[in-house]
Amino acid sequence: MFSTASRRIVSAASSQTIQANRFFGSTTAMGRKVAVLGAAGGIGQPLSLLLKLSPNVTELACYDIVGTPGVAADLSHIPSIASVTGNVPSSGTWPPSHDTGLEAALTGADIVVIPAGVPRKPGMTRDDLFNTNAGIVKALVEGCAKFCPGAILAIISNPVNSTVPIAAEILKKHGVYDPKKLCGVTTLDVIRANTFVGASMGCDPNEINVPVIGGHAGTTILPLYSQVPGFSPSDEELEAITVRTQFGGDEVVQAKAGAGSATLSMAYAGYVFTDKVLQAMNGADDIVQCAYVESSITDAAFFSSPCKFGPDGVEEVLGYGDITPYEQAWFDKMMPDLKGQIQKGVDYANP
Ligand SMILES: NC(=O)c1ccc[n+]([C@@H]2O[C@H](COP(=O)([O-])OP(=O)(O)OC[C@H]3O[C@@H](n4cnc5c(N)ncnc54)[C@H](O)[C@@H]3O)[C@@H](O)[C@H]2O)c1
Ligand SMILES: O=C(O)C[C@H](O)C(=O)O
Repeated sequence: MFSTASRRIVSAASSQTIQANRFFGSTTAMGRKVAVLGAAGGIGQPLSLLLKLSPNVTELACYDIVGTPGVAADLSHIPSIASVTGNVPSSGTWPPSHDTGLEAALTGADIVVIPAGVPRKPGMTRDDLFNTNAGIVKALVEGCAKFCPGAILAIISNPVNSTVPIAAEILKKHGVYDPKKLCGVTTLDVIRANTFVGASMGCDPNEINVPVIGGHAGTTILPLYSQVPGFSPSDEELEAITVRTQFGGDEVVQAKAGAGSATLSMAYAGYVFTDKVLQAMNGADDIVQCAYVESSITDAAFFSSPCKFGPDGVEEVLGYGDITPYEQAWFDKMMPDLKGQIQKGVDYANP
């Protein structure tokens, strides 16, 4: 009796898992652990849901200062191959270098995705989050340096232009910095750009891939619409779609009217980014996506551009090709701001 019932449950679960896999892609799972830090938050919960459904994740560790036991219990009832754990700081441990909850979440992780931190309210810039989020990212990356020094880190916490340089400096201090394994997630800018072009051209946005270069804040976001085959906007339309891409985050912040910033689209973007990194780790040799990484293709130390991913993370930082005089004007405007925001992160980590 018992074994028959078990078999029925397993078989029902398998068929639902296969359906989920059809929807989300079909790379074979190879024993990959992903940790989400900030997993009980607005981004963290839907991101954890999507990662739970990924056929490329076999272990999902949800860590937050509150709430993750509930998030993990809830996710654990979804029939997919990933096991789930909910982790909170062990009592009285802050900063987290002695946090056994963080240690459990991070030990053995292949990828750590970090959406921990406060979001914007209307009227704020991402840089206004610096004072709170810099400390959160610093402490969590110290935990990564100690508990999973070989993992790929995907930083979502804003201001990304500064939090990624902070993370690099912290990893350097611990002697474990590998530029191939540290990325700021700018995928939301790419999916916004693809969505806006798809709507303008009347085609499937999933067929579009707009390179978005620079950073992730206002005018440091530079979508290269000239590189989209068949897209020929008027000057007015180009200006409108460029500015809308740069300030897409503000559009959501204003619509949420004090209740935070983009969470659902960011969760999707974070899932797309992470799953592509996993596919490359598992041997896919055609994974190219934009990421904000240490870079020598401009005179900014960190820059988002198309990157080729491989088994160890960023295999090659690719160039961004020819840009038009219109795009060059935005580029020239962006660089002083981007470099200043990078330096702010470096200075924070080296007081
Ligand atoms: N890179 C991007 O494109 C992008 C897009 C959207 C939002 N963001 C940023 O992501 C961050 C999170 O946004 P949100 O809407 O999910 O916020 P949120 O407030 O809903 O969730 C943040 C979570 O982080 C947790 N947290 C705080 N300190 C922590 C710590 N030390 N360790 C672990 N967890 C901790 C909180 O408990 C909370 O659950 C913000 O900084 C936001 O600006 C970035
Ligand atoms: O706008 C924000 O503050 C959140 C995020 O960076 C976004 O682009 O939506």
